Amino acid sequence: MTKLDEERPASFCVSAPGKVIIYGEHAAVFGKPAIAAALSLRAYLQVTPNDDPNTITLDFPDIGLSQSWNRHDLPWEDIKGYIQRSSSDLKPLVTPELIPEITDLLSDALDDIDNRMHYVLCHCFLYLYVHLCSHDTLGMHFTARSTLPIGAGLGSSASTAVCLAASMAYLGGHVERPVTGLNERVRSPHNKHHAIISPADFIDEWSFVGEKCFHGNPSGIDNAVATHGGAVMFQRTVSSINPNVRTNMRNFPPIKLLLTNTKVPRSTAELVGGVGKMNIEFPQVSQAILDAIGHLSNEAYQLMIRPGFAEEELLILQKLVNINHGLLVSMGVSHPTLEQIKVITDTNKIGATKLTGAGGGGCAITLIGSDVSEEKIQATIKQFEVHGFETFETSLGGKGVGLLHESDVSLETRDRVFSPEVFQSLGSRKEIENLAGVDQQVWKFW
Ligand SMILES: Nc1ncnc2c1ncn2[C@@H]1O[C@H](COP(=O)(O)OP(=O)(O)OP(=O)(O)O)[C@@H](O)[C@H]1O
Ligand SMILES: C[C@@](O)(CCO)CC(=O)[O-]
Ligand SMILES: [Mg+2]
Repeated sequence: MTKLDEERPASFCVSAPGKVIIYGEHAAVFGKPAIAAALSLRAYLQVTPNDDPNTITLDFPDIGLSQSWNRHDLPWEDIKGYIQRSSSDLKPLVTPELIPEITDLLSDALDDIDNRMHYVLCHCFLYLYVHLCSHDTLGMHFTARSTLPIGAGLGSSASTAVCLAASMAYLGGHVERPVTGLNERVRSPHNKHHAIISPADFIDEWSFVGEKCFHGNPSGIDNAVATHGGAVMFQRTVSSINPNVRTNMRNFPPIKLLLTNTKVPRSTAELVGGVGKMNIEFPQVSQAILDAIGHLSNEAYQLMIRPGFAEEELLILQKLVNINHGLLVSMGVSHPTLEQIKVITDTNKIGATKLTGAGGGGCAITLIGSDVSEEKIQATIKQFEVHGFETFETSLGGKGVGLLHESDVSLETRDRVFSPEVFQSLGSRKEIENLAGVDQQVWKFW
């Protein structure tokens, strides 16, 4: 082995799922409970060494972004004084708000970016990079692909933030490689009373910082699901002292969901901002709506965990879906196309529909009735297609953040799996899943 080979950092890929919020979006931002589950649609981030170890390269073809920096041009010295570190292990500490001085110091590196979406992504990348990596981290090539629709309510920002946080936490030496395979149970469950944070919680915390870069005031539910996977009842703690409450729902009931994308673009930041304004304009009205959503999430949770979940529970869950959508409409976050989906599913009597995620366009979910025939569902999907809507087939409750290390991939396929060019050129969702997934069994999960 030559000296160069020894110094060459290993290639790896990280991946995190999107999510579907079943009850409680928007109210989650104000500390009300919400229920969400991980999707099988995921974001993938390939990280490979650059030929020039001084260059950090980003390729995010889904949004048409190619960007690079010389690592020595980042303002490491000036930023150093603003980064807070744990006194015990010197790991960087998340702060309740983004540090404006750091954002300001990064502005030179972002100067030549005039596309808003590119700017937000690059700011998020650099903000995490200067905290989690260092001046000595060799320049890597970060290439991202997602099988999720972007900006459609399925948590594309959070799964991207989790991939960024996980890759940098690993590069920066803050977390070890995961060891748990796809079908294995976590070997050493983290002791909650132990002072040291688990790798998954470390990634969760830093991806929350990434979500803040994307949309200012996130609740943390999207990145929590993208990190930990499965299905959760989540409640943000509005005081900064207590941690958020995240209750895993291991026996998530076998509900059948139709996920339909209106393809109307919208921004979570703007929609969350709109609800914030309503809260200031009509505080009592707004509080009553948010409380009502919190109550219905609690009711739904009790039904979902009831042993012997059956028809009776499903019918109540459908009623709660309808109430939840009505309350979201009253908060001004629906869209005529989401109402069209609702009219079609109601007319065809296939189930109860609500918007999911931030709304304003994006996706709706339909909780399908147990007696609805497959023909009826297919006829409804055809009707959606006439309106230009797209329906996704996906399963709920998948794995959270995972890592595929080059040493886990056979030598014959390694060059292909870890080639940025090949990764960027992949066409279909299946191609992305198969190449990045290789054999799914090879991935390890934190
Ligand atoms: N594959 C990707 N490549 C680059 N940027 C991405 C990717 N996926 C998401 N993003 C970033 O996330 C932003 C969309 O986030 P936004 O929060 O508005 O929608 P969402 O996360 O898809 O929906 P919701 O927040 O309602 O679940 C994009 O504008 C982009 O900045
Ligand atoms: C609208 C919102 O509640 C969900 C977005 O997926 C925002 C958040 O909780 O961060
Ligand atoms: Mg988002």
